[in-house]
Amino acid sequence: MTTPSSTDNGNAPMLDVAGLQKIYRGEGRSVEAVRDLTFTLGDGELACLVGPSGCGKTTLLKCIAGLMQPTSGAVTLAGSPVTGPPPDMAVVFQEYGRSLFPWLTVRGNVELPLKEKKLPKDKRGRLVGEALEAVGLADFADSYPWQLSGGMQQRVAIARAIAYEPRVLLMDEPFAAVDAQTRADLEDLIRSLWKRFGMTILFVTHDIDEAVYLGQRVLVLSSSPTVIQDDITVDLSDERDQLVTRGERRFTELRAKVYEEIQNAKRGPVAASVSGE
Ligand SMILES: Nc1ncnc2c1ncn2[C@@H]1O[C@H](COP(=O)(O)OP(=O)(O)OP(=O)(O)O)[C@@H](O)[C@H]1O
Repeated sequence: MTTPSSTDNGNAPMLDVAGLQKIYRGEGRSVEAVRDLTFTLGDGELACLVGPSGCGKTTLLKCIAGLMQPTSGAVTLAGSPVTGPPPDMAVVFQEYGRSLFPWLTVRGNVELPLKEKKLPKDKRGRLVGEALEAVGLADFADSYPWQLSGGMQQRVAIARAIAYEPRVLLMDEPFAAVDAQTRADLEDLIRSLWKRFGMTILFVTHDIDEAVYLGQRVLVLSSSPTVIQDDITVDLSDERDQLVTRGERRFTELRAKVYEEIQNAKRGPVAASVSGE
């Protein structure tokens, strides 16, 4: 699959984050979580975002998803400014347990955003069927989320995002709460869905190995107030395999480079910018 970036095809990027800043203001106190953060993602790119704990990953993702207003700067999706949750974007969160409705079946959960999008019934049925088949849950459409394992529930959340046919998929540490084997399976699922549907993916993770295994690029964030510390191209083969890829010398080199950058980020100029007002 070819995944041209904005820089090499000359077109407008799919996602453009320009000079983003977010300051949380409270009583007599303000916290600058994100500072002058800029990057772009080309159409169909899969990039991972890593950074030290508490550096501002979730804040950044919420601003990109239109769930939070930045203090300054702009987010643009396919040329249109993001001022609220855009119709072309879907988000998968870590807490699958809380993001699924227990009183709805698997089918009902996946279909709900499509009803909100006011799609006709036959189209909804087709999209739900395809998405459940793509994540291997076609036989569980009539089950309830609480009847499924954690990994299966997260696959329902992924199916719901895919059925929505997003151009951009944001994922906020989606596999942090599942066991290692399930996590590996879900990583391969994401890569296969990305190849099949060609959406642009921004995947936030704490896990350096996961970032290198999944991404075409790894964006390393500095400590809070966060900026892009480094943008590392993952020059591994497009065909990834949990055993073969992770055993390659280049994989180890890239992992070491990302690790080193995160250590540098932790030693950054400020741990957190907190000021009295
Ligand atoms: N609602 C809020 N009000 C004030 N400060 C906040 C708020 N939410 C986050 N912060 C601060 O902003 C900074 C970034 O937080 P954020 O949750 O975005 O980081 P993170 O990288 O997602 O964290 P983690 O690694 O724990 O997932 C932190 O200093 C945090 O304390």
